[in-house]
Amino acid sequence: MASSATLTTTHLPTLRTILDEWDQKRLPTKGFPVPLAELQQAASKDASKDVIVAFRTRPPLHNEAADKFHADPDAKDAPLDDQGQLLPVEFCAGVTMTSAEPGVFVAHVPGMKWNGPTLTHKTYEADLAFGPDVENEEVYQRTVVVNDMLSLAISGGVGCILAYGQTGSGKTYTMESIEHRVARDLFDCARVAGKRFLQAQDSQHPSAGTGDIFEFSVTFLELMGKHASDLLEPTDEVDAQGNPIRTEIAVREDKVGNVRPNLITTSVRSSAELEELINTALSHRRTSATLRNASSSRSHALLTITIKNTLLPYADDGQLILVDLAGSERYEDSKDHDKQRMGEARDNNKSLMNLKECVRAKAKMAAEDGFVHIPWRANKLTMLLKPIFDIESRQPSKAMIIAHVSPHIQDTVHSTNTLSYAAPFLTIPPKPRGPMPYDAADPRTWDHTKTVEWLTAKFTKHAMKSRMASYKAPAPGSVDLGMDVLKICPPGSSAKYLGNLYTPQFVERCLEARNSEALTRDQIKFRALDVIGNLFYLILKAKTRKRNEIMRSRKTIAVEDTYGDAPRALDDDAEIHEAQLYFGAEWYDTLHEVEKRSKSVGGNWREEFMQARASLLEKYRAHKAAQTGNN
Ligand SMILES: Nc1ncnc2c1ncn2[C@@H]1O[C@H](COP(=O)(O)OP(=O)(O)OP(=O)(O)O)[C@@H](O)[C@H]1O
Repeated sequence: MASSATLTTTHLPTLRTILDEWDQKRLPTKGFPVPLAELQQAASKDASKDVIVAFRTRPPLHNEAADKFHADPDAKDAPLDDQGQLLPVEFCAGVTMTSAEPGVFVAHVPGMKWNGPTLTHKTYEADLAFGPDVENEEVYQRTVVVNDMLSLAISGGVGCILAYGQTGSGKTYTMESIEHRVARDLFDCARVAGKRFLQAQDSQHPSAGTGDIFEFSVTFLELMGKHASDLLEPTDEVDAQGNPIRTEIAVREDKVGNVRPNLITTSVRSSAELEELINTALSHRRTSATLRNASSSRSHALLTITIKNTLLPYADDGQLILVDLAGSERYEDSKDHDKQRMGEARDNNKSLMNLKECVRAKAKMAAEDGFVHIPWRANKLTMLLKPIFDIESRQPSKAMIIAHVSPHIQDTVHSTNTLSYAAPFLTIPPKPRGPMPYDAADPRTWDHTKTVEWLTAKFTKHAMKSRMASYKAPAPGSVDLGMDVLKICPPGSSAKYLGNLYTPQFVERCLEARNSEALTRDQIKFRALDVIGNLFYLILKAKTRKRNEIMRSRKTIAVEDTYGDAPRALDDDAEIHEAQLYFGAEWYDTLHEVEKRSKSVGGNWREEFMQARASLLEKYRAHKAAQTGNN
């Protein structure tokens, strides 16, 4: 039987006509509201978004359509020339970008009815969309730069960029370009931040002129199926398929809950050194032939740059995690793989599904400012991304996912799969609500007066401790704090705002608020770190108290309250993951339709949803059984 890509190719002339008609009727494409040249001057982005979603499609490559897709020569309407030979296949678009920001892609899904081929146009939304003509530099500027990902990592936060998509859709092309540009800009950005910090400290530090106060180290991990290895480990050994053999690296939580695989950690001191390291690691990345792309990447590659502020040795290190995900494959693509490769594809797809649950939960949590369980322990990939998923982490974090789709109409089914994977991450910023009711144990509810009181008490405690150490009887109130608390928390500000500052920003503020020689700058730094640590701790405790309440009553909580509209997050079952991949967008569309219809007539939507899911699963089992029978 001809595959759907072959069928699509056979009917290309008709599909192209339908597409042209649609194209003529649609509204003109909306470009970016701010041109690239003016981006630097534009107001910075809404910093409240924790998850940013972008779509990207690439141009068709030279002769790609002709080489990759073939019509069915036996079909009665096969496109033939005068000699009866099949005509070479020409490119036909499978996706159209209709708006750049907010991003909108329309996927053109071919179908077949009794009276001939049809085309359905499905719309998907994201924060940003990049069409085939957009250069890598613009993608980098509008994603990494505009969203301040480098500053976030330099300030002790965690920034994570993920490239997702079908094999051959352009993930590596995007990710490598981002890695090289990060190498180009990171050190300049750090020097600017370092100089600012030293200015606040007003010190005679030897680095005052250069701002060189950060240390950078790099690791590069590859996760292939369940097997993690170190891409920086040199090796000459290869297996039967010619793949390099590297030591297996354990991925697990240590006693204090950190996930720190034992990888080669290389210090880098300049753009050139970072660039060289990236090139070495990339050349080590394994590839293997699949049906889609002769040199496709079968693994997730995680480049982690850790940034230490040497003047704040107790503060958390910042991290930038750049992830080139393995190609998402549908069952059809992996059926020619050997057993080992099939297993890897299954594990990769499972990890991608788990990643989806985690990103979606993170996006939902940020949008609602409440607690949502993030199942990051379920998989090695998400364990490695713990810093962005662990709600107990004190570090601010941001995740960006760039979903890539092929430009060809023959790949539209894959494309809808990819777009419906990423589109649910798009969240609307939280609706403005009234202030949270006052809770003495939750700093997020404190007003300015209460915050100043608390800060004064904390700094007084420190001052009294050091006076006691020098045998001078302290009297609260008469203690010189060495800094002006109202400068740390000026009118209009409150603990909630301070809790959103990066640790170095809070320390900078305290250094600027110094108003007497009674304290050295190092003493201020130490106290500031302790006080902001205390504040973060109280906020975290307040958040986790809410979590514990939810966890305790979990049995009575409908799943949709914590995960979204439908009970999909409990899909830990491997078979369901496989079925989701097999059906692609159809899985979500069908279930969404059932839910919508049932809700509109006041039915028991949960029951109907589960029934619909069970019947999809049955269909998948039948398909699998048929495949096994055929083999
Ligand atoms: N925006 C683009 N402009 C021009 N060429 C591109 C673009 N994106 C990708 N390509 C080209 O398309 C081909 C496939 O891209 P790439 O290897 O990045 O895909 P991939 O999604 O990483 O695939 P895999 O999962 O197999 O690694 C490459 O030859 C790449 O150079």
